[in-house]
Amino acid sequence: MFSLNGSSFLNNSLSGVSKSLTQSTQRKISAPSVVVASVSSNGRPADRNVSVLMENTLKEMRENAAPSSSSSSPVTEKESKSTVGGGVEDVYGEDTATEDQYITPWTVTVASGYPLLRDPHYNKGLAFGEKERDAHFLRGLLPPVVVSQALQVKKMMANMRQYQVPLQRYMAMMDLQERNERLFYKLLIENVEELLPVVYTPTVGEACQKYGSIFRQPQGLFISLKEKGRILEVLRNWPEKKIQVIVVTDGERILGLGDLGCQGMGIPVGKLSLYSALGGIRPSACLPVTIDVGTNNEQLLNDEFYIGLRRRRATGQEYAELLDEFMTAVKQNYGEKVLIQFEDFANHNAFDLLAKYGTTHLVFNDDIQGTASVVLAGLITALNLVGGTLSDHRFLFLGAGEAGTGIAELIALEISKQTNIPVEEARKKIWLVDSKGLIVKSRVESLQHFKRPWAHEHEPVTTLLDAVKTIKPTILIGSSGAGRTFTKEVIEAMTALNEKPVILALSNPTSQSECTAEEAYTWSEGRAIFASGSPFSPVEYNGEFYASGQANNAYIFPGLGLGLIISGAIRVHDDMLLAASEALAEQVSQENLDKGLIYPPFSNIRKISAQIAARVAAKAYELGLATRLPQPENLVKHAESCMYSPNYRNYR
Ligand SMILES: O=C([O-])CC(=O)C(=O)O
Ligand SMILES: [Mg+2]
Repeated sequence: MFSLNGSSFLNNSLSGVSKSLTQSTQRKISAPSVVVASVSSNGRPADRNVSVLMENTLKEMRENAAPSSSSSSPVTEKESKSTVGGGVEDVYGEDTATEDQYITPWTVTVASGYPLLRDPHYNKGLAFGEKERDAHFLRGLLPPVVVSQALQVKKMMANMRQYQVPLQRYMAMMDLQERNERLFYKLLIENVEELLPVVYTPTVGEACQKYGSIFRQPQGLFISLKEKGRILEVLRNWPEKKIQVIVVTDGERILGLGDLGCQGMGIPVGKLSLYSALGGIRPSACLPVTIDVGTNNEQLLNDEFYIGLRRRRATGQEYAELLDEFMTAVKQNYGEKVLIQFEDFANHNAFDLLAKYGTTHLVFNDDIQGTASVVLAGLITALNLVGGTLSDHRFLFLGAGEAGTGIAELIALEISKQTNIPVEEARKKIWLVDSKGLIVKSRVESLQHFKRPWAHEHEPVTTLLDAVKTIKPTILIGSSGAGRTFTKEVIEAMTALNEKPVILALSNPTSQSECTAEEAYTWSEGRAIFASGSPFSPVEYNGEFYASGQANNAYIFPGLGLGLIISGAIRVHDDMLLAASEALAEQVSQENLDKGLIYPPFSNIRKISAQIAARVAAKAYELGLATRLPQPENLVKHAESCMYSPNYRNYR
């Protein structure tokens, strides 16, 4: 809650207000704060506007108390509006205003009492202690019992498990986040394996598809073409000023679900809650952004509940100008060191945006680079099970978009480093199949630029199955966004070629996974080393249980972000992604490997994130890209000490 402790501004300009407040509430108020609801949705007004708005507010109070017929009318439609104001003893003048008059939606409150229960940053619900209830005017607003945060977690988890429908669980989690932020993060951190599929893939995919219907509160900034020329102003409307991480999408390629327009907002919101829960970035330092340039999704354009611009997507200059204004405004408002994560942009923009802003801003693309880093980590680990070095293997991808080419490039980079061969040579061990078949030299003219490095000499091959048979890969990676494309024949062919075929079905959510865990284990007769982007439960095959890992960038971006922030990095470098991969791979224990797992369990993720952060930060210092000097001696300890804790604080 915005608080102006003992300020003379408050005493001077608000004496009238506090007097009426004191009269109306019949209690002593020690530290009132002012909230002008038109400035802030959560009660934290932007300082710059407070005095102006308060002046206007006080003026309106006076005017509204004696409505004047001469005030100009905002009503233009021919609607029957009452011109009679209501409200007996309407101290604040909100009801005596007629429907024809403008008013500022304002409230006057104290930094305690009822509004405290309504402020998600500070609310503790039944966990407010006896002294706090006295000191903060909470008596009577809560039932007598005082409970611990642990008991609240237990109760919320029990409630959560009652819901059978995943989307209900998602909505219950969002409600909690809007009601009691610390409890939300406590729940998520302590039950990460159970709740990740709720706030993240796969459920977040369905939430985005239905976002128009379930939208309740803004959880991030919507920047549409309507805001062109005013993006800096829009950024300043966000209540938090010290932003460290922005996740931004334009909604064109949400997971493997395609164009969901403005409703893609669920993705930045979900990613940033993972930044806090998994990577320990303060929630108030995180800003989800959705850029709305329209949608080409006909179903959404015809959906009466759609929340975005009802127009087809802007492209070319119109698109580039809006993005450029956004990127410039972000740097201007938050400085050089704010991290911007591009998320779920379509291929045709993703690569260009990364190339354009990679040299001027602290940016990375999660789908290209985050996914690459997590997959490389899984492959480094898988070598313990299948033998050989990276360069001994042959890689085949289904899908040659952001994830496919991003992973391929990072593998090539690592092979090149390990073997001292040029990266161009290393690329030859890697083959990609797109919707038109194997990417080969003869297709080079018609290929998008990001696919060209992968066009090797070969006869044309049109199907994945034929590609498997001719390329004879040891590792098969699905990054196509197209579900059930690793057919029985494909997996059987991989199994015929390899003692232990490595099969990664990366596409999200579960409906778009190239195959299920059950299919992978059954069709490979239990021999596959399998991981997937969205989680699968353990599978029983021939009386044995097979647990699979989750090859999802959620292992990487929270730790990567933390490492960039604690070092004050100003650019993201590929070597940081390699460092993150190595750090993650090192966290896989022999016990995990014995179970066929190529990723560590998510239950240890905060420790893992600290390791990744330390390695990334060390790389930033080594490359001269860090600005927080001197370099801390023990970076792991330092990373851990910087992490947000969701435990309640005591209020004086
Ligand atoms: O969000 C996820 O689960 C992973 C990801 O970036 C994507 O699929 O686009
Ligand atoms: Mg993504």
